[in-house]
This record gives sequence, structure tokens and C-alpha cells, in this order.
Amino acid sequence: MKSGPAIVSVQGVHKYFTRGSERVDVLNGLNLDVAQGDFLALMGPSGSGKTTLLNLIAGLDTPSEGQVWVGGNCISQLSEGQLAQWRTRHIGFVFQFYHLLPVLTAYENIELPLLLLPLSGAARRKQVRTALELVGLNNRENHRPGQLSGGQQQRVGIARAIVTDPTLIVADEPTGDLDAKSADEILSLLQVLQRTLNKTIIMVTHDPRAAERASHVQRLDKGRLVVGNAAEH
Ligand SMILES: Nc1ncnc2c1ncn2[C@@H]1O[C@H](COP(=O)(O)OP(=O)(O)OP(=O)(O)O)[C@@H](O)[C@H]1O
Repeated sequence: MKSGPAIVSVQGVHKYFTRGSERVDVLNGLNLDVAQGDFLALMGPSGSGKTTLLNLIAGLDTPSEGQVWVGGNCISQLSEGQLAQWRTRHIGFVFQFYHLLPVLTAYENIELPLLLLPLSGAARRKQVRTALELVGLNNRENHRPGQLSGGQQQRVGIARAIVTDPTLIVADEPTGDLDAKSADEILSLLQVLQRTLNKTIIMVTHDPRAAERASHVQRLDKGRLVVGNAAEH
């Protein structure tokens, strides 16, 4: 584990879903600390609970038991409305299939999360331009997603994730829909965010080559972390 204060702390978390009368235990007493500036890859078999854990850390869902702390806030105690507000300020999301709005340009897609914050038009423009530059898409700002390659669309997705300067970036299979070369470029970009901007990134992936780019790897199996198997790069 990278030294320094934990920016994410998952403490004794259980998560179960109920299907009719049946209870499905997905996370079973999980503890995890992620240091500020770490790039963590979560791996494990299908159904082991990776996305469920990521969703709890990102405040998209709440644990059945236990606590999730992010940046000094116990987010597992927030109401749904409070969580939505908290996510807007603190979490940048990167999805496997980009989730861009097809009718908006790259610029407008990146600007979207800023519209939820109390910012002037000038401040918004400055932040969108900075994000566009970071992902190297200044010359594509007026293109719509359908006019961009998969790799370029994911770069827009990353720019949208960082435009609010979030506490944490969460990425669920960010290279899952890309060819090897585009995947490599996206992973390099995530490394730049970590190394030059000291961003904290948690990435779910099945791809060992993607996990190699992270600074740590944690494996889940049946809703538990595989102890003693945390790889460091
Ligand atoms: N809302 C839900 N209701 C019921 N069961 C759920 C729900 N969300 C997830 N599950 C169950 O929880 C288990 C873990 O799902 P999760 O998506 O976290 O796994 P994963 O490790 O991310 O899998 P994959 O690698 O296939 O994406 C699965 O058995 C899934 O069916």
C-alpha cells in the first residue's frame, strides 16, 4: 500500500441484495484503504463483487453493514439526495461504453458535470479547456461522439471525469471496449493523471495488461479481498 493518508476507507462492509425471499450476499466483511494519489486496480472473477464495491465507494449505492469513508466524509450515512450532491463534487466517473450524449459535442459533454455546480460561464470555459488539453482533444471539441473513434470518445469520457477536479476517479472497465492500441493510450492517460496531477484512481478491470499500469492490484473473490495477494508495481 502506498504510504500517506487513506483517502478511501472501506470498513467492515457487507452488501447483500434480496431477490424475492432469497438473500444474495455479494460483499462479505470487506476492509480496504486506498491512499491519496494511488492508482488501484480491482480484479477478480465475474460476480466477485468488483462493481458493487466500486459503486459503494463512488456513492452510487450504500452498504448493508459497515462504513465507507471518502476524503474524510462517512458517505454511507448520507441520504440519497446528499449522496447525489456529494458525487457531483467528489467523484469522476469513467465507463466502459463512455456514456456520452450523442447530440452534444465533445466540449458540451465535458461541460455537463460543471452545469451542476455554482460556477460562472468564464470559470466553466476555463475548466473545460484545461480538461480538453489534458486529454489532447483541443482540435476535436466541436465533434459529436459519433464522429470520434472509440479511443477519442473515452478521452472525452476522461475529460468529463476530471473537469470538476474530483477527489476520486472511478473507472469500470475503461478499456473493455477498445482495441489494444487505444487501450494503451487510455491507460497512459490515466497514469499521467495519477503521476502528474496526483489523482487517486480506482479501476475495475479483467485485463491483466490494464492492471499492470496501476500502482497496486487488489483481487476480490466471492465478496472478499484475497489477502496477501496485493501486487505492487
Ligand atoms: N442490484 C442487484 N440486485 C441483485 N443482485 C445483484 C445486484 N447487483 C449485483 N448483484 C449480484 O452481485 C454479484 C456481484 O456483482 P458485481 O457486478 O459486483 O460483480 P463483478 O465482480 O463486477 O462482475 P463482472 O466482472 O462480471 O462485472 C452478482 O452475482 C450479481 O448478480
